[in-house]
Formats: sequence, structure tokens, C-alpha cells
Amino acid sequence: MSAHLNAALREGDNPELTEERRKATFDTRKLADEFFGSHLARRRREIAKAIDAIPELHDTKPLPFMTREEKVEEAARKVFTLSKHITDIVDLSNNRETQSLNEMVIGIEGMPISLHFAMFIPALQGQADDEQKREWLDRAIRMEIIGTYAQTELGHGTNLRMLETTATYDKQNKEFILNSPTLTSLKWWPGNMGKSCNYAIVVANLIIDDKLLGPHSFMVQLRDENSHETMPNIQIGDIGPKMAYNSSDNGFLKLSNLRIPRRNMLMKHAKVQEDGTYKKPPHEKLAYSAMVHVRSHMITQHAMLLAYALSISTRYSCIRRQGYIDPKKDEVKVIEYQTQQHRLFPHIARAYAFAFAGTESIRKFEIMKRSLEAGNIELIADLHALTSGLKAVVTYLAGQGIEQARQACGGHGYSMASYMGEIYGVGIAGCTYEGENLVMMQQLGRYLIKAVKSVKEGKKPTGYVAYLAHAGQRHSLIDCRPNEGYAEHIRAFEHIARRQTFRAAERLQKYENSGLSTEQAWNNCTVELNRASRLHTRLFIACNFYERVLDVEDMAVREVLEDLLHLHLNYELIDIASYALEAKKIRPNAVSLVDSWEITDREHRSVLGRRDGHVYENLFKWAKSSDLNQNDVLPSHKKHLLPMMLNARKQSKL
Ligand SMILES: CC/C=C\C/C=C\C/C=C\CCCC(=O)SCCNC(=O)CCNC(=O)[C@H](O)C(C)(C)COP(=O)(O)OP(=O)(O)OC[C@H]1O[C@@H](n2cnc3c(N)ncnc32)[C@H](O)[C@@H]1OP(=O)(O)O
Ligand SMILES: Cc1cc2nc3c(=O)[nH]c(=O)nc-3n(C[C@H](O)[C@H](O)[C@H](O)COP(=O)(O)OP(=O)(O)OC[C@H]3O[C@@H](n4cnc5c(N)ncnc54)[C@H](O)[C@@H]3O)c2cc1C
Repeated sequence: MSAHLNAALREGDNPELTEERRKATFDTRKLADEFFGSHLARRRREIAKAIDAIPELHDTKPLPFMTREEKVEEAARKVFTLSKHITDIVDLSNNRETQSLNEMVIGIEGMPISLHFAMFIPALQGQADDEQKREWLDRAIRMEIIGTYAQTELGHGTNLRMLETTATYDKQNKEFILNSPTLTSLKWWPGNMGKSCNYAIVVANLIIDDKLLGPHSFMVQLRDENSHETMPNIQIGDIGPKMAYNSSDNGFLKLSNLRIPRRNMLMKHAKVQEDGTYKKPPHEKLAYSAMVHVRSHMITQHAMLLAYALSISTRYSCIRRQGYIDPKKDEVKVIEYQTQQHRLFPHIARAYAFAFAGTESIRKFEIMKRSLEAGNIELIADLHALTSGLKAVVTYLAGQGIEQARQACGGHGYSMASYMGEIYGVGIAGCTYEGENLVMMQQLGRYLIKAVKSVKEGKKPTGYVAYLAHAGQRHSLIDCRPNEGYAEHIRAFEHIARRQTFRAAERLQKYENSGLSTEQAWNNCTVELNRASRLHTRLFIACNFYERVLDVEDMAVREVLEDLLHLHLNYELIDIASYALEAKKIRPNAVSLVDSWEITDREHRSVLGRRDGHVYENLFKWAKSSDLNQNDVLPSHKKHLLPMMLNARKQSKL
């Protein structure tokens, strides 16, 4: 393509990167339109421009040089400043626009209102009745109050049925009494609960007339709205520093005989009447809706974290020269090494595949939400299975890709100047929060086993599990004929996933037939079951990628996406080295593929991934700005190490 079409080309950039960008075979803006969707891609450009014009929204110094207190303060400052400008910059009803604005301004390390938007508001939308929405949701949207989602406890996160926080109904006073009866019942982890929030949706086990009715959601005021002081009968605080996310104040909470009005239980689905009569929800797991909301949105978020890491490492690999391929010639850009390409390109393909899968999971969530509003609960199970699998597979593989991207930057990748450490820390948190990955895999496993049972009964399952009924088709990769297109690869993929699912189901059946309890038999098969879930989800991602590419109209963009699809299908199928052919095809477009993610320098916060490629001079600037360089001798050195050394010297002279 002609160079002028490449939107990433700028005067004064490192010529190594300019050379790369001139090789692009497609328009990076058009590929960005496919990656984000054209509306969001355009809005992200406009948002980035708006931020450039407001200096108070810029980082005061690189985040890795800040202490935890400074990070928390910086995030709070930006949230406050944003609150003055936000409605001029984004459409607040558009989650992905708001999310992009937050990532560009505040970054990925957390902020005081993360959980407010990620879960507090969605939980109110999904679980509060109309009157409760009028009371709390409108105030929450206006940010008169800041809330979080307090479910996990010190002793239990995964097994929600064993949560120990209790909400006992007192008929006389028409109140619930909330209690944290044990140390392990303390709420532990909720984002922003430590210091920032004044409200929380607390998940507690409902008790009426000594009968345990399972986890339900309750609105609890944590702090005074004026003084922000902790309310009576509540003990609250920050849980301390974490591997990453240190701008966020994840908290603990102890409730001691806290009385709240009956109407503070969220009552859209389950209800408690004044006399204590309990009305069951139409679907037992509707109380888990805020988690399904986050899981369905995590996929695009993790695709983006992977994109951050890969655009840093791909650009850097094109300015870093080290070693020779031909000893008679100059040192090469490290991107020229086959191993470097093999290390990065399959993950670039995955970042696209995950983004497309994420767009689909958000779309499915919206469809489910609308159908639920119309009183239909049928789609809940499908969406739960889909998002459980996607959440687990994508967070895990994104973490692997980020780590490969870090290693691809050599020593400098380990410096926080690359920002890889934070991206990795935030990425892998997703393997744990919103349901530990191996546990979520089992949720999908249950769904797959049911589908196998229905196939064995002669039924034909539909949707994502339809392929389980297609036994007897041609299957192995060896059977793939050239020129048959990707459909053949997909069929091979289906075969592998189907075989694994049936293998797990048969093993489960064998254990059940041997007299083991259902639970014991299940536990004996969970490794096989999780393998089946993993393959099923990777099949979904691949199919979705394939279908998505078929829709692309711009031929140059479609061609490069087909190159990525080809690489993806082969890599996924073989799960080892991709063919040199694919590497060669991707190589000229490597930088332009990552430029198409249009991640601004402000958003990247990475010296290595700078758009202009001027890495070395800025690495030196970065080092000079370290707080530790402000004093020639550190006070802590004077206090500890120097006396130690002086003492050692004195001793040796004696
Ligand atoms: C917009 C936001 C974008 C990004 C966010 C960014 C930043 C936010 C950062 C951090 C946020 C982190 C927040 C949190 O972590 S909140 C806490 C999350 N906690 C969990 O996820 C807990 C995980 N545990 C569970 O979900 C459950 O305990 C369980 C493992 C699913 C088991 O539940 P249980 O009640 O015991 O059910 P089972 O006996 O296993 O299954 C019975 C039956 O129910 C079905 N089921 C389970 N869950 C659901 C659901 N959510 N929806 C629909 N159906 C569900 C299950 O499949 C089974 O069905 P059967 O037909 O097989 O009987
Ligand atoms: C950054 C971050 C933010 C968070 N934010 C929030 C928040 O805002 N609100 C909130 O309520 N919580 C939050 N959490 C808590 C989070 O949701 C839980 O930590 C998570 O759901 C995992 O639960 P757990 O800690 O109990 O893990 P555990 O269940 O203790 O997991 C430990 C191990 O046991 C295994 N295991 C557990 N159960 C089973 C099983 N049934 N079968 C097989 N293996 C099993 C797991 O696979 C894992 O290997 C956050 C956590 C993090 C890290």
C-alpha cells in the first residue's frame, strides 16, 4: 500500500519504525475499525485528542515511580478532574467508550470507582426493583454515592453457598440484622471498599425463621455521606499492597449486628415480605448476574491488555538490533529472528481472535439481558457456560502472551520502564477474580456433559454445542486438503473438542457405574473435563474469528486478517510451532498490525513501546527521574547499610 495511507507514519520518528510502517499492505485505521468496531475506533481517536488538550488529565509522573499512597491519590485526583469533563468527552451510557477513557487517563492500575461501574451499578440494574432503582441507581449513576460489590470473604470466595456473613430477618422491626460472625466471615478483597466507597452491595446468607435461604444481595451504607467516616457497627479498611492494581484500595469489612431496613434487600427477583414470607426468584442464579456481566466484559479487556504488551514488544523488536543472521552484514533487528516471530505473532493473532470473541460475548450478554427483561430465563445457562469458559481461557492465554511479550524485550522488558510488569500483574489477576479459572472451567464442563447426555439420547443440541452431535465426520488435521479453506480446519478442531468431551463424559460414566458418588466421580474426572472445556472454548474463539473474517469488506484488511486466521488455526491446532510460511507472511505487517490497535503513548505508559521508537534516549531520561536518584546516598542506606559496612570494617581492623 502507499505509505501516505498509513496513519501511524509521522515526521521525526525512529527511521527503523518508519521503514516498517512503509511496508504495510493495509490501512491501519481500517483494521482498527475491525478490531474495535468502527464507532468505538473513531471515538477512541476523539477521546485521545480530547485528553491531549486537558493537562490535568495527564500523569504527573510515571506511575511506577509513585508510592502506593501517591498512586491512590493520583487516581482520585484524575477521577475528580474527569468528573468535570467526562460528559463532554464520552457518552456515559456507552461502557466501552467510558472504559477507554478511563484506561487512557487513569490507566490499568485501578481507581476509586472501578467497582462502582464494573459491579455496583450492574448489580443494581440486574437485581434492584423499580423503587430501589429510583432510590439508589440514579444517585449511583450521578456519582452522588460510590459503591462496590462485597461478596468474597477471608475464608470463602469460590464456594458462595458457604459464605458466612448472615442477614437475619427481624419481623418485629422489619429489618435485617447483618453479621460477620467469625474471622473468616470478614469480607475481603472487594475493590475500592477499603477507603473510597460509601456504599456496598453485600452478599450475605439470608435467614428467615432459622431457615437458611442462600446468598442474597443487600444495600449497606459503609460511610457517612458528608464526613466519610465509617458508620456504626462497621469496621472497614484496606487489605494492603498487591502484585499489581495498587491504585485500588481493595478492602475488608466486618459487620456487627448492623440493622438495615427490609427494603435494603435487592428485590427484583427474590423477595421478602413484611411478615417474613419469602418469594423465590424465577431462576436460582439470578443473584449472580453482576458476575456474569463482568465475565462477559473481561474478554475484550484482556484482549486489550495482550494488545498493550504486544504492541510494546513488536515496536521494540523493530528498533532493537542485536546479533547477525548473515555475519557479513549489519546486526539485525531482533524481529528478524524466526524465534522472535514465533514468540510474538501467534499472540498477535490471538489478540485479534480474543477481541472478536469479546465483542461476541458482550453482544450475547445484551441479548440475554433484553430477553430476561421480557421474562425469559432460557438464555441464562448458555451465557453462563460461554462466559465461564471464555473468561478462563482468555485470561490464561493472555497472561501467557504478555509474559512472552515481556521476554521478547530482553532485559529492558524486566524494567518497569517497559510497563510489562504491571500489564502482566493486572492480566493474571483476571485468572483469579470473577471466579477462579479452573473452577469456572468446571461450570462449562457441567454444561458440556449435559449436551453429551442429550446427544446420547438421540437429541440434537443447538448453538455452540451442535458440533457434539456431528460424529463420524472427517476429522484429523492430516485429512485437511489444500484449497478446502478454513472450514476444514474448523472441522478438525471440532473433532478434537468432541473427542475430548466424549472421553470425559465416558470416564465420568465409568466412575459413576463403579459405585462412586456423583461428586466423587466428578472430582476424579475434572482434569479431563477441564481439558474438554478448554478445547470447546478455543473452538468457539476460532469459529468466531473465522466467521468474523468472512464479514470483512475491505480486501487489504481481509487479507491480513486471513493471514492471522491461518496462523491462529494452525497454531491452535498444532499448539506448537507455526509454519515458517505464516511467519514470513506476517513479518512485513508486524508493526502495522500493532499500530492498528491505536494505543496512544499516554495509554501505553511504556518507554519501550513508544510510537516514535525513540527508546534509548527516553530510557536514560526515565532512569534519571527515579526518586532514588534524587539523593546521592539514600537515607535508608545511611541508616542501615552504611553502619553495617562501617561496623564490618571496624571489626576487621580489630
Ligand atoms: C465492565 C467490567 C469490565 C471489567 C472489570 C474490570 C475490573 C474489575 C476488577 C475486578 C473485579 C473482581 C470482582 C469479583 O471478583 S466479585 C467476586 C466474584 N466471585 C466469583 O466469581 C465466585 C465464583 N463462584 C461462583 O460463581 C459459584 O459459587 C459457582 C462456582 C458458580 C458455584 O455456584 P453454586 O451456587 O454452588 O452452583 P453449582 O452447584 O455449581 O451449580 C448449580 C447450577 O447453577 C448454575 N450456575 C452457577 N452459576 C451460574 C450463573 N452465574 N448463572 C447461571 N447459572 C449458574 C450451574 O451451571 C448449575 O447448573 P446446572 O444446570 O448444571 O445444575
Ligand atoms: C484483584 C482482585 C480483585 C477482586 N475484587 C473483588 C471484588 O471486588 N469483590 C469481591 O467480592 N471479590 C473480589 N475478589 C475476590 C475474587 O473474586 C476471589 O478471590 C476469586 O473468586 C477466587 O476465590 P478464592 O479466593 O476463594 O479462591 P479459592 O477457591 O480459595 O482457590 C484456591 C484454589 O482452590 C481451587 N478450588 C477451589 N474450589 C474448587 C473446586 N470446587 N474444585 C476444584 N478446585 C477448586 C482453585 O482452583 C484454586 O486453585 C478479587 C480478587 C482479586 C485477586
